[in-house]
Amino acid sequence: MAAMVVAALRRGRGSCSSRVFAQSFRRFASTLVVAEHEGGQVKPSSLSALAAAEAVSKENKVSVLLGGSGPALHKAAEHAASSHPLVSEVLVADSDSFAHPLAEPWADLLRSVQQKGGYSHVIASSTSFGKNLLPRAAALLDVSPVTDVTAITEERVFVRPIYAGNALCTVRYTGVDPCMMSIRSTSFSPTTTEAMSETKVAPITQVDLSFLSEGSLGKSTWVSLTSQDTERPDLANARVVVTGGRGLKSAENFKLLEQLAEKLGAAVGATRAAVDAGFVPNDLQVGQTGKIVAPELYMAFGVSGAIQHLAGMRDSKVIVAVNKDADAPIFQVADYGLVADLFEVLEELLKKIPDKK
Ligand SMILES: Cc1cc2nc3c(=O)[nH]c(=O)nc-3n(C[C@H](O)[C@H](O)[C@H](O)COP(=O)(O)OP(=O)(O)OC[C@H]3O[C@@H](n4cnc5c(N)ncnc54)[C@H](O)[C@@H]3O)c2cc1C
Repeated sequence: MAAMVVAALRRGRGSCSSRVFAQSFRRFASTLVVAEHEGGQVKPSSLSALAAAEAVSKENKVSVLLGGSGPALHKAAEHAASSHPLVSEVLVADSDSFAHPLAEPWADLLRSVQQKGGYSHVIASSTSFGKNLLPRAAALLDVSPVTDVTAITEERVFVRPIYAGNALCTVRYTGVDPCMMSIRSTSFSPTTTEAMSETKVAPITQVDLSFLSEGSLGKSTWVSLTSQDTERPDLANARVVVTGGRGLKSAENFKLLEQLAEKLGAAVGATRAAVDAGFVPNDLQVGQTGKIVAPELYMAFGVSGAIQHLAGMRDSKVIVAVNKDADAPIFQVADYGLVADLFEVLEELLKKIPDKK
């Protein structure tokens, strides 16, 4: 992969000398991790953001920000308090205003917490929520965020993909604090529970919400959440993903992939062409404008391998592709390729793979 060095993002306000002065007196990094939670647990993508905070500095003082309301929030706060050895405090914003991932109130919250805490770094995961929140909060704080970070080489030097993942760019952040970034969770492995010391539990503090006003809610309102009632793993974190492309030909045929996913304990993914054709909803889309995945096994059926699709799955550990066109670009990234009719292959796989117990 080509590597490029790109310096100078956005110069902060104030003179260069005052910036150098301020930074030379900051001995340790202090990071605010904006965490998401579900069912009383910090989401795996946010645990990856904690791993990224460790990559910023082993001596990083990490605060975790959680928002929402009710018992699930407090359970998640307890989980966060013992989720990583570097976590020094958990900040809880207990209000219905943060119960849903609406960027407006969350950006206000982030600004307020940053202004009080003076963190050197703010990290969120590149989820739909993180991608929505970070630029808005960065604008309020008058800094430029660095997005989709895949590696951290120094406290302010990051690697991120460009040109739909075809090149990696090394970026030095030269702006004022905070250095805000979104990270690709597939690039930072969360700390395992075994690696955690049992005694380390960070204190939990309530955030002062006096900054909240009617204006904080902005123009957006929460309507509803539609989610599929399925036992299958979340696409972004699944160990195995089976993806279908336009070659599946219909929503009905996608059910074959769902049966395979059921047997393998896998998540189902799709190309944009399959989503646009109405075969599956768009939250299954993998790629540049969909989800970024890096499972241990990625199986692609009837997927041509367009550059925008590869951008979302090329980091998978093992890639298997089935396509009837031997020249399909997907075979250039596949570890195992089968030139065959996908329907014949699926039928055989469904027959031979036993049901999951
Ligand atoms: C700005 C932008 C962003 C985009 N973002 C994304 C994105 O996030 N994700 C994404 O996926 N795409 C994205 N796209 C679209 C992308 O360019 C491709 O159009 C899309 O990925 C193609 O999907 P496909 O492989 O399913 O369809 P096709 O390219 O039509 O390929 C279908 C494949 O199925 C094979 N096939 C057909 N029948 C069979 C059969 N019976 N057995 C075996 N093989 C069969 C064919 O040989 C063919 O290779 C984006 C495009 C743009 C411009």
